[in-house]
Amino acid sequence: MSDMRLIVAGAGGRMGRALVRAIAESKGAVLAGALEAPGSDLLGKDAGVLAGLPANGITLSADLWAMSKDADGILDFTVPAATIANVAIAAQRGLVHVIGTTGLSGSDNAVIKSVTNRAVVVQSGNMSLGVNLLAAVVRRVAKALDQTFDIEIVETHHRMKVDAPSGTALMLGQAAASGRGVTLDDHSERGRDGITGARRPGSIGFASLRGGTVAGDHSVSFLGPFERLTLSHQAEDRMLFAHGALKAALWAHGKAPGHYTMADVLGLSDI
Ligand SMILES: NC(=O)C1=CN([C@@H]2O[C@H](COP(=O)(O)OP(=O)(O)OC[C@H]3O[C@@H](n4cnc5c(N)ncnc54)[C@H](OP(=O)(O)O)[C@@H]3O)[C@@H](O)[C@H]2O)C=CC1
Ligand SMILES: O=C(O)C1=N[C@H](C(=O)O)C[C@H](O)C1
Repeated sequence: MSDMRLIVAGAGGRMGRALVRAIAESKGAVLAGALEAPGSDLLGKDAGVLAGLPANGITLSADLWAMSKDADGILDFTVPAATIANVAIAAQRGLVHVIGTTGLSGSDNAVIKSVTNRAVVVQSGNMSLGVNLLAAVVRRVAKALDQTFDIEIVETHHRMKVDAPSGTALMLGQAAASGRGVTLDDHSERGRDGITGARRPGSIGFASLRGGTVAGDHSVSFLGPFERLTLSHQAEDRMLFAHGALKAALWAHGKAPGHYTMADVLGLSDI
């Protein structure tokens, strides 16, 4: 089979540059295009050079329709508005769309789901093996413990992160809620400040720390009577997410239309 031809969206961003490097150092995929925001100062620059590699002749462009003519997939770690704009083009072109962008609203997610009867989408708030395993374990632990155990999720990220709670924290919250047989929307407690009153029984709390260069730390604590259990994950480098995204694209190439997650890619859906 010939190499999968991949477009990197947000190619000038932190994840975009990591993705360009991941493609260059892996087998089975080649860089077919580099998308950046209209008006960006980086348009016309070489994607390889931006990623700290030798020039590869793929220059950043804002025209996804043109660059996707012969492509097979798009790795999309951008911002919600860009991801939603890319969804329609990716579906029309028949591209595998790997979505790592976080901070998406409920209606954004509905738009993504709406194309999956005809398009292949792999979407996850975290592309690492460790976090997806952690989510499976959190679901099991939440199922085993009753509401005398309070669930609190803490995440720490670099100072440039713009959304909170992180996509991963929300994913872990969903896993805990699903283990408990409740919906996260009805039970999440975010951003405590001031006279909050006592903790609402059964709620799932979130706290976000921002600073430095942290690639992504997450912990889920179950705090019960006279004991507490904490499960945690630390990402040491964002290349972890880039290699996960690439793995997702290669896995999804040739799959039937549908909305897949990283748990599907990693074979963790039944855990
Ligand atoms: N699922 C996962 O495993 C992971 C997910 N993420 C998520 O990925 C996203 C990106 O993170 P990060 O790389 O750190 O952020 P950056 O801000 O470094 O990168 C985002 C890039 O997208 C570009 N962009 C904005 N609008 C468009 C557009 N219309 N078309 C193409 N490109 C556009 C930005 O350009 P400009 O700066 O000019 O606006 C920027 O270069 C975040 O949502 C983050 O949470 C990150 C790591 C792992
Ligand atoms: O913005 C980041 O950097 C990250 N974002 C993702 C998230 O919101 O969970 C994944 C990872 O933690 C890094």
